[in-house]
Amino acid sequence: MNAPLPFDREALRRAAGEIVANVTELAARGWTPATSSNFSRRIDAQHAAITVSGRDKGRLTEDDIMVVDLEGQPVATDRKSSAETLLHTQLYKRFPEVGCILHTHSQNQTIASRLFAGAGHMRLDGYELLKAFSGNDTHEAEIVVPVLPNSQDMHTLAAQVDALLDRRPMWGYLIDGHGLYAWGTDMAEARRHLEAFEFLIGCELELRKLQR
Ligand SMILES: CSCCC(=O)C(=O)COP(=O)(O)O
Ligand SMILES: [Zn+2]
Repeated sequence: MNAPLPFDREALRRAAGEIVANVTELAARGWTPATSSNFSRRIDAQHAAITVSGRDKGRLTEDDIMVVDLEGQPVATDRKSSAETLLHTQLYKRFPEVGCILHTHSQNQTIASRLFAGAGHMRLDGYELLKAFSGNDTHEAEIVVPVLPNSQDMHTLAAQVDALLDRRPMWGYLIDGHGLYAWGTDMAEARRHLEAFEFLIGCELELRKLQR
């Protein structure tokens, strides 16, 4: 008889279904080119459901979702989770309230990460859509989006994210030449944050073109 799983199968099934349904929509917007991007959903205090590494996100199925513990180790499978798993699990470990993490590679995100890499951040201020970010209720606010140098060493990237989080609360960050991480307490909030980042980053890029 197989040993019982250390997580609830029904919770995994629900999380996998939610990830596939939402990622299919995000892929249809062109935000997950060439097998890029990865997505996860907390399933309990010690486990998260996350996309398997290397999958085409426009053709994702529930079989492409696996479970990792919060140290980033696969659970009850020998499949390889996202290469960026540690960037997900570090947030689940640090913030018990975080329930969903979305990482995309849209063209806006990638271009802005290059443009603002030197400054180390980009500023979003004066927009009504800033109210899409939880905890903000006015356009008279400023959201600073950090831009981290890219690295293939996830421990290095995770340490830099932790240092940023020690300084200020945030709902997302950019990685230079790479893409955006956004998160929330659940899929709806994470998607709202992701869409607000994407739209406002696009506004800033367009404004720069018009101001030339
Ligand atoms: C082809 S994109 C390079 C990897 C990457 O940045 C990404 O977001 C997808 O990696 P994963 O291991 O999650 O497939
Ligand atoms: Zn990536």
